[in-house]
Amino acid sequence: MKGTHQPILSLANFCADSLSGWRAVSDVTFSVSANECIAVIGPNGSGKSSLLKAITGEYRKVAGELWLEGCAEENLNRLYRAKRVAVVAQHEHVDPRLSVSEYVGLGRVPHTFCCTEKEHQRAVKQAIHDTGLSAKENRLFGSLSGGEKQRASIARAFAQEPKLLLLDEPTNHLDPLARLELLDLIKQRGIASIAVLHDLPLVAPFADKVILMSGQKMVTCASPNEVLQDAFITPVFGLRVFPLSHPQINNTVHHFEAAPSH
Ligand SMILES: Nc1ncnc2c1ncn2[C@@H]1O[C@H](COP(=O)(O)OP(=O)(O)OP(=O)(O)O)[C@@H](O)[C@H]1O
Repeated sequence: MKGTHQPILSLANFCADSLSGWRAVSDVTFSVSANECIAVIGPNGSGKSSLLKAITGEYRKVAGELWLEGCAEENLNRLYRAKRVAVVAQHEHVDPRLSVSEYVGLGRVPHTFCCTEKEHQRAVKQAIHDTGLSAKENRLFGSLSGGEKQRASIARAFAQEPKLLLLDEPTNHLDPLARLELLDLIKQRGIASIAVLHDLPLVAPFADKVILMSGQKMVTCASPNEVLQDAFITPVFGLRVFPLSHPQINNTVHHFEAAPSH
C-alpha cells in the first residue's frame, strides 16, 4: 500500500546554495516512497529545476536534512547516489552517433564493477523493450524523432535500475498522446519518481503528491486535489482552477483559466 514504505528520499527544512553562494532552494520538506510519483509544479523560474539539482547534489546543502535510502546527505558519495538516482534532464547532450542500445547502456555505468556483462545486457534489453524501442535499438540516436529521443532517455534511466527517478519536463516536445503514454510508462514502472511538469491537467492523473514551487521556495507538498485549488494556484500561477467530475471514471479532472485580475 502506498505511503507505508520506508521513504526512498526525505528532505526536512532543506535549503541549498549554488557554488557561488546563490540560494537555489529553501524551505523544502517532503518524502517520496517506492511506487510514489511526485509532480513538481510552478511558473517559469520558480525553482523547479533547482530543486532537482539540489537533490542530485549539484547544489550544496546549507541547512536542513536530506536522506537517501536512510543515508544522510553528508555521508553520500557520488557512486552511492549514481546507483540509486537516475536523472532525465531537460537538455541532454548526446553524441548522435551512438546507437540506441549504446546510449541506453550508459545507464549501466554506475554498476560497471558490480554486475556481469550478461546482467548489463539484460537490463539494457529490458529497458529498451519496456519503452517500446526494440525495433529501433540499432538506430543512431541522432536519427530518432524528438519523442523517440525522450523515450530513449527514459530507457537509459530505467537501465540504471534506480530507486529514484528525477525527470525535468519529460513531456516537452511530445504530442498529446505521447505525453499521456510517457507519464503512464513512468507510473507503471513503480519507481519513486519526481517529475517537473508544466502541463497542469496532466498532474492529477500522474501524481500521488504535488510540490508547488514559487520564488525558489516550496509553498506546499500535498495531494493533487489539495494543491490544485484556487487558494494555492491563483497566487502562484494567476490561474483559476475548475475541478470537474470525469463522466466515466470516478476521478476529478482539473480545468484552468486565467484569473480575472491577470
Ligand atoms: N546559479 C545561479 N545563480 C543565480 N540565479 C540562478 C542560478 N541558477 C538559476 N538561477 C535562477 O533561478 C531561477 C529558478 O531557476 P530554475 O531553473 O530552477 O527555474 P524553473 O522553475 O525550473 O524554471 P523553468 O520552468 O523556466 O524551467 C531562475 O530565475 C534562474 O535564472
